[in-house]
Amino acid sequence: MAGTFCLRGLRPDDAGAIHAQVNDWNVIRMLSRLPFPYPRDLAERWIASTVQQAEARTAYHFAIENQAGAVIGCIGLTLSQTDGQYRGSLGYWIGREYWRQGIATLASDRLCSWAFANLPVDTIEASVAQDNVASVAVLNKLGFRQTGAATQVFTARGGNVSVLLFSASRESFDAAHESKPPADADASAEQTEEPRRLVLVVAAVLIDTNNRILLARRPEGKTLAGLWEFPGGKMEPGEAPETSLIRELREELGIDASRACLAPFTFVSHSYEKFDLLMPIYLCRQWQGHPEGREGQKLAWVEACDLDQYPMPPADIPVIPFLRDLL
Ligand SMILES: Nc1nc2c([nH]c(=O)n2[C@@H]2O[C@H](COP(=O)(O)OP(=O)(O)OP(=O)(O)O)[C@@H](O)[C@H]2O)c(=O)[nH]1
Repeated sequence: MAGTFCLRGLRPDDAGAIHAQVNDWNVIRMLSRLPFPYPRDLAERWIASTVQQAEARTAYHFAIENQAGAVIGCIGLTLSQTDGQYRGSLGYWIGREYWRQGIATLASDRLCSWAFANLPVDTIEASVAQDNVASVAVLNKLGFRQTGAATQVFTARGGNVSVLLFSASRESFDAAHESKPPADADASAEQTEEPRRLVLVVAAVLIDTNNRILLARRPEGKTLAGLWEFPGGKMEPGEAPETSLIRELREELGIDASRACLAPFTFVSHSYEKFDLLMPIYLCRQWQGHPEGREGQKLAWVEACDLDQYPMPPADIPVIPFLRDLL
């Protein structure tokens, strides 16, 4: 069992624990850039560099700490941007004593969820030595898919090693989480084909006196976390769309809108992997109160011409030109 652990920033006094665990042939042979033997001062310099990278927002490295306060591994994500596409590159190691407890899966899951929700990242990649069967299994479980193969210099092994290249999009990561069977699922239950669901969601384009639109960023833990959407939510059975929207705006943003201020604008219809979304969208220029993210979501007031700088759920993209025309 993996037990409880946390991810935290690296500290200079972690150098001893890191050195002791990485300076192990079985760990280091799976890491491409590290020499063997691994000198202690390299751990110190690496820790210092992780602090600088986090300040520059180019990479985020964490110590994996167990319940007893011991560092049992490290995990990190390095960011890059090409052609407007943001990518993260995932890397980790776990001390040999802590292998086969599911820690790499849990830590990678935690880091990827956080990254998709909070960093400008649309895709996370990883390259794994072909003989690193455990890491291949970790990535497959988390919704990564193999995209190719290459060779890479592994310093400790003294030359080129065949590696497998993996990549996860926000959608494949979400889908892997949604398809997990419940813990008490009856394995012997007859397999039945699930019918497609129609999900009714109602949303508002809130427009302020400067003609800016309010977007809310889907928080970590939700599907499509990190994407910017119009405030709103699922309609409950028997609820009128306007009633749902008034309720959602109060719950999510702490504002009061009246029925008379909700003007039907358009709707979106989109087929997601697991369901069909039908979403009426209302315009609203008047409400009581000051919108704040009551569910931990970040908010942004955005000019219509800047909407494409905020990654949105695919269902929302066709609405952008209508808003540009309107505002
Ligand atoms: N509120 C809102 N939801 C949207 C927008 N675009 C879009 O695809 N959706 C989808 O509509 C659903 C909204 O459900 P919700 O807001 O009640 O979200 P939720 O907490 O139930 O999310 P979850 O069921 O994915 O965890 C989500 O699947 C979301 O991805 C949008 O602009 N606003």
